[in-house]
Amino acid sequence: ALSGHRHWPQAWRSPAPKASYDVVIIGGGGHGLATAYYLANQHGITNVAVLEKGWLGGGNTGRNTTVVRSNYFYPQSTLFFDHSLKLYEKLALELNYNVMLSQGGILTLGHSRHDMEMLERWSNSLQLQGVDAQMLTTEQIGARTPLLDTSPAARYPIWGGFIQHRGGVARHDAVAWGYARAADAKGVDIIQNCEVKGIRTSAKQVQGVETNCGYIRADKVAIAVAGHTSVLGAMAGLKLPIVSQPLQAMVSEPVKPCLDGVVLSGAVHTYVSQSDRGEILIGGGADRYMSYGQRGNLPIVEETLAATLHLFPHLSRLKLMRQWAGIVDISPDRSPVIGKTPIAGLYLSSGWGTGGFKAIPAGGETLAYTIAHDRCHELIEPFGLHRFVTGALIDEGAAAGVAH
Ligand SMILES: Cc1cc2nc3c(=O)[nH]c(=O)nc-3n(C[C@H](O)[C@H](O)[C@H](O)COP(=O)(O)OP(=O)(O)OC[C@H]3O[C@@H](n4cnc5c(N)ncnc54)[C@H](O)[C@@H]3O)c2cc1C
Ligand SMILES: CSCC(=O)[O-]
Repeated sequence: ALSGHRHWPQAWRSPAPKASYDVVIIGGGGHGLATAYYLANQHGITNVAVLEKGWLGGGNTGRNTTVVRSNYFYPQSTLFFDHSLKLYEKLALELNYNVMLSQGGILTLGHSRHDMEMLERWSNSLQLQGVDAQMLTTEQIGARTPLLDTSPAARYPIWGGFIQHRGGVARHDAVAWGYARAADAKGVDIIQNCEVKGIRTSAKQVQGVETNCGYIRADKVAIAVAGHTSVLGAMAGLKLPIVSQPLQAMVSEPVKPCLDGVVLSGAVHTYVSQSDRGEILIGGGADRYMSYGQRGNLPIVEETLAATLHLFPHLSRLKLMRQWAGIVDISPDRSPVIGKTPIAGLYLSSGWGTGGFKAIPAGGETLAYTIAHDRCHELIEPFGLHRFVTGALIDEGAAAGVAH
């Protein structure tokens, strides 16, 4: 320290992969890392490897707009996502890592009588499930978020909205790094730059994975690769009901604090918050074509910014600083696809689409339970692959916040 050279303790080891593990998790994003952490912490299973082809959090977990909430519509979803939000509320303590949870509320706007009827129905459904939700008038919204144009002359007049006060944002990198450091401390091997190239099975039982670091044997393997779910599923001979599309986000130049919480308009198609660094963080709908490119296209940027300025005309003079995209794994009913697969010992965490960051704690905890017991955790039982056979879909497209 005297020489000015500070030695930062390595947050996690970078071991070479062993020849075999009890569990191999493919994907070093939030879901893979959380699953590894809960396997070690709640089930004492530590002979685990997380294999990440790039760097930790380099996928959607490090690219998202950080919204955490549980205001879904169906009880199965609300139960799961509210459990996740409750885990988020204790996460910094659990991981001894500041995940910078900021529950400034998530406000969903209504722009017509029909919008308001649907929002009232949605808000009532949440209250019946014991989840906080409150209808707000235009005046209350104007008082709470003065940056919004609440005048009746607005292009999309705000008729009111509903807020989940416990909703908000968390620091995405910190969630990945917090779980990585805690899992590593429990003995989990986190191996970056290790790409899985094949999944070996025999008689419908998983045997191990081929990687660019060699073959690794394991009787239990979990796929947690978001936008690459179909690619990994195909390696095991599975055709999964997942479509991969780019989802973009963008930030403005930083400005003084002017927006608390998250404002979302499904009708106008944007959701806006302000990062801790002062940038206005904006998200919108997914690009309308399948792609593995983490870029996205200009039309969505134009549409999303136009929608944002209808709601926040004062932002029109800001400069856009950065735009990026991730590859989201979208399921037919916009609900997760998580749990066991038709191959013994092969598990799946996918279908998180545009909204899996808020699900990381509960997704990891429930998948870890499912792997440890080889029995589906009750919270994720409704979200198994079987629903595409039975037809018992859980359509949360409307609660996804933005079209995709
Ligand atoms: C722009 C954008 C905004 C979003 N906003 C929100 C939001 O506000 N709130 C919310 O709840 N959700 C949001 N999401 C969704 C959320 O980010 C994701 O659902 C979530 O992060 C998925 O986590 P994951 O661990 O499954 O995937 P990822 O974080 O993508 O991790 C998967 C990892 O698997 C690795 N991988 C892939 N193939 C291989 C292979 N063959 N071998 C080894 N590793 C491999 C990848 O490199 C990647 O690191 C957003 C997503 C995007 C893109
Ligand atoms: C509105 S997109 C991110 C989310 O699901 O909260």
